[in-house]
Amino acid sequence: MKTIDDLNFSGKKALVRVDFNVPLDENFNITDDNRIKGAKPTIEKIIKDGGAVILMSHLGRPKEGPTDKFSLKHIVKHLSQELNVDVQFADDCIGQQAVDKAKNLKPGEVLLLENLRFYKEEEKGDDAFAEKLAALGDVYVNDAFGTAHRAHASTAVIAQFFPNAKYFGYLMAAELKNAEKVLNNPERPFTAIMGGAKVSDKLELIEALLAKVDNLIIGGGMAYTFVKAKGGEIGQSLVELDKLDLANSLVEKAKEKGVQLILPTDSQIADKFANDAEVYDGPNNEIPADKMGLDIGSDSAKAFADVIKSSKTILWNGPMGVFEMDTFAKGTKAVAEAVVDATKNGAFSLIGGGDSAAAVTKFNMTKDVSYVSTGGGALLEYMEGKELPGVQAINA
Ligand SMILES: Nc1ncnc2c1ncn2[C@@H]1O[C@H](COP(=O)(O)OP(=O)(O)O)[C@@H](O)[C@H]1O
Ligand SMILES: O=C(OP(=O)(O)O)[C@H](O)COP(=O)(O)O
Repeated sequence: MKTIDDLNFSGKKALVRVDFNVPLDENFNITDDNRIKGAKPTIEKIIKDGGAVILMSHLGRPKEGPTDKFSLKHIVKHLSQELNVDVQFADDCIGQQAVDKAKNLKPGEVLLLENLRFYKEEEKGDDAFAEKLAALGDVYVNDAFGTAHRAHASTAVIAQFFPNAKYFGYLMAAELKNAEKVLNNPERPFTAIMGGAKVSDKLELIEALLAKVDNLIIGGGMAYTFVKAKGGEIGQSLVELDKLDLANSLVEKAKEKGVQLILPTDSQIADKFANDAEVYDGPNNEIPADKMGLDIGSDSAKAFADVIKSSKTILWNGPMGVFEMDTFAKGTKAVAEAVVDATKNGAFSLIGGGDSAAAVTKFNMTKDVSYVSTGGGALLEYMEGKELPGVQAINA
């Protein structure tokens, strides 16, 4: 594995793809900076060697070009404090300003480029766009594990412009090492816990996971597609209506493979998507048409915790509810506590995903689990046994 340890960056301008897709609150404060802290050792090594750093990242999923809400300018102050460097900012990731700022960058300085996804070319993996980014630096470093499952311009396509100057950052290396512990010969029982809101992305990954795990727990926004597929009434809960057949077939496949697929039986049912909603604990297949499930209920939390506590390997991605609001954080907290208990009893616990990591941070449990990954979808895709595009591009 070619890591940044293989190069002295003295006099170099390193173009570093990081995943600074961090959760922001309504005032644009970073609510969890795990991904920034994760990239810090790589940035510091380049600076220490006498190199300059050009950071590029996406933030969220902007659909309509430049949008203030998705601007990376919101993280400049926090990043500067974390790195103890006055981070410069280019308000367009390509174009003359970015070119000039990159050109004038001196050793020890750090430049952050505006959100890559303000250009649709990023997600399309456009060659010409990747080439423009590539022109800004003379070494390419990929430290964006959280986005390594995307074959985008900045994560994969760009590497071709650095045939002899492309490296993994330290975070990427650490992430792959920990993921391998779970992928290769996990101690059993092996339990995967899935939740969150990226339902369609993650449903597609379940089939591959069924080949690896003994138990698969599904909670959070993911669960309602399964409940609806079985004919349950889910009201206004999150659902992917075009994935109902897939959900049913996954239930069947789990049976065939002897995997215990555990779905929540109850939910915290709310009359609105707000912390001050009126809430009750009720069956999640009888959610009134004007209400929604925003957390797992107490029976489900207990059932999930029992399975988790008897596991020896745990892979968790996706919160059990809208944990950002205290009213809907109980299920995620109960699962986190069970993971901590299992870890104390010798289990290896790997927790992944921007929001899952944020949840564990919120509950102050980061030190009580084996490893908190900065990747969610990336980690799950890695578990399929495939080489991730971001990894493949460096290894090629
Ligand atoms: N029942 C639910 N309804 C709506 N959103 C939910 C529900 N449960 C969890 N979520 C949301 O899912 C988001 C995290 O989803 P996701 O991005 O898939 O996880 P991760 O970032 O850990 O990979 C959180 O912001 C949380 O509020
Ligand atoms: O937050 C991310 O992934 P995650 O929600 O799976 O942790 C990454 O930044 C990737 O973002 P994307 O799923 O919009 O490509």
